[in-house]
Amino acid sequence: MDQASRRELRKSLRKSRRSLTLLQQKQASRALTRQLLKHPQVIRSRHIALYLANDGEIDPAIFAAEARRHGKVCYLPVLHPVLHNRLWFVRYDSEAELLLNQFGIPEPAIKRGRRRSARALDLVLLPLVGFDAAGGRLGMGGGFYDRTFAFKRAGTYSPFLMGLAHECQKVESLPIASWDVPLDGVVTDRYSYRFNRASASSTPKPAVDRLFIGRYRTQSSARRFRSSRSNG
Ligand SMILES: Nc1nc2c(c(=O)[nH]1)N(C=O)[C@@H](CNc1ccc(C(=O)N[C@@H](CCC(=O)O)C(=O)O)cc1)CN2
Ligand SMILES: Nc1ncnc2c1ncn2[C@@H]1O[C@H](COP(=O)(O)OP(=O)(O)OP(=O)(O)O)[C@@H](O)[C@H]1O
Repeated sequence: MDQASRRELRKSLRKSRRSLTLLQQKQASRALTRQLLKHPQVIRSRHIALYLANDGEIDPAIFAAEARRHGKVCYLPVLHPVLHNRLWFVRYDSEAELLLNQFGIPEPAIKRGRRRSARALDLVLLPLVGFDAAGGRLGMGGGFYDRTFAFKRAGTYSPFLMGLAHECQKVESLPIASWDVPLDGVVTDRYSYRFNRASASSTPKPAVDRLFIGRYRTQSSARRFRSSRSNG
């Protein structure tokens, strides 16, 4: 896929997520929250990055409130003031002072002691424009997440990169660029998808090797996880 068709695809997917009604957005956000709260990767994570929904993105706000009630610490991406197209993560709680960034998206003011490095997050919930069955992600086109999490290509398991999307953002297949950091999973309003650990290999693998494991029953794995924790 060339740059022009990538742009076209981005445009049409953005349009379809923006065309969801307010009611559909609210229902999607509630359904997403239910999926996330029973997800084993969410249950085991304490430091979680998410985002403030923009441009029809599925909204993790209800989840954020629930997560805090469960003792999780939430963070928001902040455009790095110096490093080109990179993100910082700043704590998102009732004390966060929000300012608009250059794209008109609110982000917390950078304050000492409220930042957490990308490597020290347990789970990152990424906004996306499109995703495919191999963990490929099409974003807004700035390469912010790819640059910030480029260290994952060298074989780190953490943080877990989980894309959030409306089911209508799933596409057949996306081309992989050398800089792309594959997602470890995607959660939509309907399903949880999990991809294999190609990102743990030291050399990026072609799409065919990124085996699609598919939908899985988060309920039972969540139960397993809880019982294995209480046993140990
Ligand atoms: N909610 C949310 N927050 C996020 C992201 C995101 O995708 N969603 N980002 C993920 O990377 C970063 C910001 N990246 C963005 C990149 C482009 C545009 C955007 O609207 N571009 C306009 C034109 C931009 C301009 O005015 O210069 C456009 O394409 O229409 C928005 C966010 C960090 N925060
Ligand atoms: N690790 C990196 N090092 C250098 N350049 C990079 C890196 N990652 C991405 N880029 C550059 O960023 C540009 C945008 O990348 P891409 O179209 O994949 O963004 P995206 O994943 O859709 O956006 P985002 O992550 O911001 O939502 C590309 O042209 C690429 O050259």
